Amino acid sequence: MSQKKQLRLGAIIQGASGNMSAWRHPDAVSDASINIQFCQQLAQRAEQAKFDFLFVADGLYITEKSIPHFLNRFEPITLLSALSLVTQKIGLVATLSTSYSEPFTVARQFASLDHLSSGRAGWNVVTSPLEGSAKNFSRDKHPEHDERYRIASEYVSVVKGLWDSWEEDAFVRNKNTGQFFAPQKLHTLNHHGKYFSVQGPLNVGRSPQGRPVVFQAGASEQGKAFAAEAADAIYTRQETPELARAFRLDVQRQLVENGRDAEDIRVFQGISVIIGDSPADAERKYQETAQLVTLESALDYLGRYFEHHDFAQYDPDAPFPDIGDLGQNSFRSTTDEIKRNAREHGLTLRQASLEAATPRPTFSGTAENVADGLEHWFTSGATDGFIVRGGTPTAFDDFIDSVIPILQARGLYRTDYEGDTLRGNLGLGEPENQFTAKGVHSDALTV
Ligand SMILES: Cc1cc2nc3c(=O)[nH]c(=O)nc-3n(C[C@H](O)[C@H](O)[C@H](O)COP(=O)(O)O)c2cc1C
Repeated sequence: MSQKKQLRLGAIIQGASGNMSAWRHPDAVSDASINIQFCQQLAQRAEQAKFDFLFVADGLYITEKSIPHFLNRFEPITLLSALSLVTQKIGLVATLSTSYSEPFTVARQFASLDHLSSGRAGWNVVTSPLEGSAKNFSRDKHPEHDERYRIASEYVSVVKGLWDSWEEDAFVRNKNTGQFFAPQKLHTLNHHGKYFSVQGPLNVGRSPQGRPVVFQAGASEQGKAFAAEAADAIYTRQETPELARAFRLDVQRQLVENGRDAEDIRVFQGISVIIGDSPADAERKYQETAQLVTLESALDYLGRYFEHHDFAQYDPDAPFPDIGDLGQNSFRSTTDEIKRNAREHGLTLRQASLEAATPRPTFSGTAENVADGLEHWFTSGATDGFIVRGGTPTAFDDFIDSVIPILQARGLYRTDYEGDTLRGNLGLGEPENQFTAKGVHSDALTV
């Protein structure tokens, strides 16, 4: 009997979970974003529940108005390196920006994480939306939105080239002959492009997955095109299953245009969940967490998407203000959506800011209701899986305890890991080394 196609799950590690003020909730661990015991417990619970991966988002610029979680948090690779030692099977996906880093360092970091974790590393490639990031990296100017994607495209191809520096069995370490590596299995990239010049080779051997899994987060047309060219997985957010399905089909179409297979990519919808004994109980939990957010903090939250624009200067009960193109060079897909939603629904600034800062969970109600929703999105082809965030500080635990068993009983979710690597569990093939694929052999490094 053939097995039913199964959905895949990632777990976000993001502070106390819930909204920006959820750290104030009586059940919240208020220092969760810098508390390694908290992160370890979450990671181990997610692994017991057979999640495909942990996912850590990131940002490179804060002001005193940034949300509390952003003010004091672990750097993703450092956190996941620590968690690699207290978990065995779950994937470890770290966000790292191509606008403010160097390909050689990043190739090294992810190859190292892949070795440390025996093949569980993933890189969520982002281009950094916030203009202020430039000020933290000795730059005069934040690269413009479309250019950031051009940089990202060259950047990721360089990283992949570096990951192919050594063939899998290059290090022979023969004590008798004194031969440490096989010279014909070493490949030097010699990249000279528009944005980067990188000679290589990388000083880390081929990692267990061949190449760590490349995720992409960014939903604009440029973001999608970049994903179709370079990514193994996408982290995105769409409002409805219809929009999500159209998004996924569009990405798959572009994959095929690029000579890839439509099945070469996994699309994940970022969702939040709240589970109650009844829909009314779930609503009560939502309200309890939502009322922790003040109008002032909601306006700051909204402002961050629009280059830290000061929304407190407007009448909160007037219609959402006309702010022109603000946001186009930062979180473009998100700011377009906020503006469209405010316009179409005639929202006041107060309504728009609270809606952004206290978003209703994508799925809420009883565990059965939530499982039904996930099943509908999955079986209608809207998504390959979900990256789950608790809509309250305890909602992630509720999800594991009550929703996962339903999905398993319906045959929609695994009861054990199929493979040992993140690629294996996501059903992604192991990439061929580009040098061996081309039959290229280079000389040994002499220094
Ligand atoms: C679902 C989603 C998650 C994102 N996560 C991050 C993140 O963790 N860190 C970051 O710097 N940017 C993040 N971004 C921003 C993008 O990488 C990108 O810089 C910005 O959104 C502009 O790209 P877009 O217009 O293609 O969405 C995210 C974007 C989306 C849509």
